[in-house]
Amino acid sequence: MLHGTGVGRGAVVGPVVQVHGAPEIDPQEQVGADAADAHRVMAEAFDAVAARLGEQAAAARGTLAEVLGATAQMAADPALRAQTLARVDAGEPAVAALDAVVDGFAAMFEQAGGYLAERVTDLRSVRDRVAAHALGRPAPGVPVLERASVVVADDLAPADTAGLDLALTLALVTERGGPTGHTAIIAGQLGIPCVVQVRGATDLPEGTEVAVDAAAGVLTVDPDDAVRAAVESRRVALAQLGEDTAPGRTADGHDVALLANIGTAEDAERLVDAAVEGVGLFRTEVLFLGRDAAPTEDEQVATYARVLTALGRRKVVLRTLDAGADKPLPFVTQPGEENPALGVRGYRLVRVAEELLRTQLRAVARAAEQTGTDPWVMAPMVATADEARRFAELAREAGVRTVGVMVEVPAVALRARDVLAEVDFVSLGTNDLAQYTMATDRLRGELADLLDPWQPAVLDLVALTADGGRAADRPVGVCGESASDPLLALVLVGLGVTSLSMAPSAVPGVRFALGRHTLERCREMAAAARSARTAVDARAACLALADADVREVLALG
Ligand SMILES: C=C(OP(=O)(O)O)C(=O)O
Ligand SMILES: [Mg+2]
Repeated sequence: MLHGTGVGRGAVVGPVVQVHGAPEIDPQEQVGADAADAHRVMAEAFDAVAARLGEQAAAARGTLAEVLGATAQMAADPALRAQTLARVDAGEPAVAALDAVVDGFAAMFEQAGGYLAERVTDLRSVRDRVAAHALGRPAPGVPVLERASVVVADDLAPADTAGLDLALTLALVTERGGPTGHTAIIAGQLGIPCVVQVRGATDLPEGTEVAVDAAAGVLTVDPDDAVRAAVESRRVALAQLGEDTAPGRTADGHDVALLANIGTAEDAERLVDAAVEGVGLFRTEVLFLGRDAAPTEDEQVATYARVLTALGRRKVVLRTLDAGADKPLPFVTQPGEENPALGVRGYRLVRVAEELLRTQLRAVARAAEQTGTDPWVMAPMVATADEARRFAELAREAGVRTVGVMVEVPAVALRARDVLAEVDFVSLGTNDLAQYTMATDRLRGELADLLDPWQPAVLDLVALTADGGRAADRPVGVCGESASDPLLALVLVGLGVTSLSMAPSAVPGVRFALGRHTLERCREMAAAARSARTAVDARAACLALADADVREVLALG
C-alpha cells in the first residue's frame, strides 16, 4: 500500500499510466555511432514523433485534439528539422544540436510575443519528445489514454490536466502537489478521485493494477478480491447518495445552502441539472489566465452572462480577479516581488491597476442587468475594514447590489465585526486562511500537516468570523476546500457558518452528513474540535461524535 492525502470520497480500480517528465538529457550524449548514424536516428525521431502526435490528435476530441494537432505540426516543421540535421552533419552532438535550434526558435517566438510566444511550450515539448525518442527513453507528457486508467505523475501542471481525456481518467495520483493545489482542485471540479503526496507512485510500472481510495488517501497495488469488492460497494453507495437532491439541511431542519465552486462558464453549464443551490465561488481569474492582456469588458459580460443564465434564479457569488502568488497573470505581475503571496495580489491589485477592477465590476453589473439576475460579488485577499469599505464603494458605484469580501487573511477574521459593518456578507477562503494562519505555502505539499484545515488555530479564526456574522446578522459562507470534507463541514456549521461551497462532486457526501446530524450535534463537534490541541486530535474528537452510517458510507475512518 502507498499512502498520501486523498481528495474526494471516491474509489476506483484500474491500470497505472505514468506521465513522464522531460527526459534528463546530457546534451553531450551521443546518438548513434557516427554523424551519419546520428542523422538517420534524428530524422527517424522527427518522423516518429510527428506521426504519433498526428495519430493522437486524430483520435482526440476538443481542446486536447487542438493542442495535439498544433504540436504535431511543429514536429513536422521542415526548418526545425533541416537546421538540426545540418548541425548534426557538421559533427555536433545530436541532442545538443536539437536543443540549440529549439532555443533559437524559442527566442524568436518570444520576441514576436502573442500567439507565437505561447507556442514556446509546444516547441519545447517537441524537443523533449524527439530527444526522448532518439535516446530510446519514454515519451514525456500526458500520454493519450487507450483505456480507462489511473494517471500517475510527479505533479501535473494546469496545462497537463487540460490534456487529459476525462472519459478515460479513473483517478489522478501525484507524488507531489498539495490538497489545495491545482491538481486537487481540478480533480475535485471534475469529480475524479485523487490522491496527492504519494511517495513511490511514479515508480509503479506501467499497467500495474491499483485500487485508489481517495477517502483513505491510499493506493493498493494489485488489489485482491476483498479490496475490489469494497471499491465496488463504495461506488454503489456514492451513486445512491447522488440521487438525493434535497437542499442542504441538518437532521433537525436547519438550512445550510450547499453551493458549487466553478472557474468557467462551462463549469456553470454543467450545473444546469445538478442538485446544488447555486455557486458560492466563481473564480473569475480563470478567464484571465494564459493571456497577454485582460479580456475586454464585452468579453467579460458575455462570460458572466453565460454563468448567470446557466444558474437561472439560483444564487451566484462571483469573486473579482484573484491574481498573483499561486495565480500569476503576466499583465499584472509585479516585478521583483520576493514574497508574492504577501505582495500585491488579489484585491490589492487595485493599488496598481484600479481600472482592471472597475472594468470587471461594470461587466458584472451589465451581465446582471442583461440576465435579470442579482449576483453577489466579493473581493479576495482583503486585509482591513478600510479595504472592505473601498471595495464596497467601487462595486456599488458600478451597479453591484450585494457586496462581500473573502476572509483569507487572519487580520480580517480577527476584526470580522468591523469588516461586516462595511459589506453584506463574507466568505471564508480556508485554503488561504490556513496558509496565512500557519505561515505555510499552500503549494508546498510536504508541509500539508501544517496546512491542515483542522488546525485548531484555523478553526478559532472561523469561529471568530462566524461570531461576527451572527452579531451583524449577515451570512458567513465557506468556499475553501475544507467545506468539501463532510466531517469538517459539520464542524463549520457548528461554528455558525451559513453556507458551504465546494467542488460539485463533493456536495452529495456533505448533504448526506448534514442530514444525519442535528445542529446541536454539529455544535458539540465544533466545541470538541476547538478544545483539541492538534489537528489530528480535533478530527478524532469529531469522528467519535459522528453518526455510524455516515462514517461507514463516506469511509471517514
Ligand atoms: C477559496 C479560496 O480561494 P483560492 O483557493 O482560489 O485561493 C481559498 O483561499 O480558500
Ligand atoms: Mg484564496
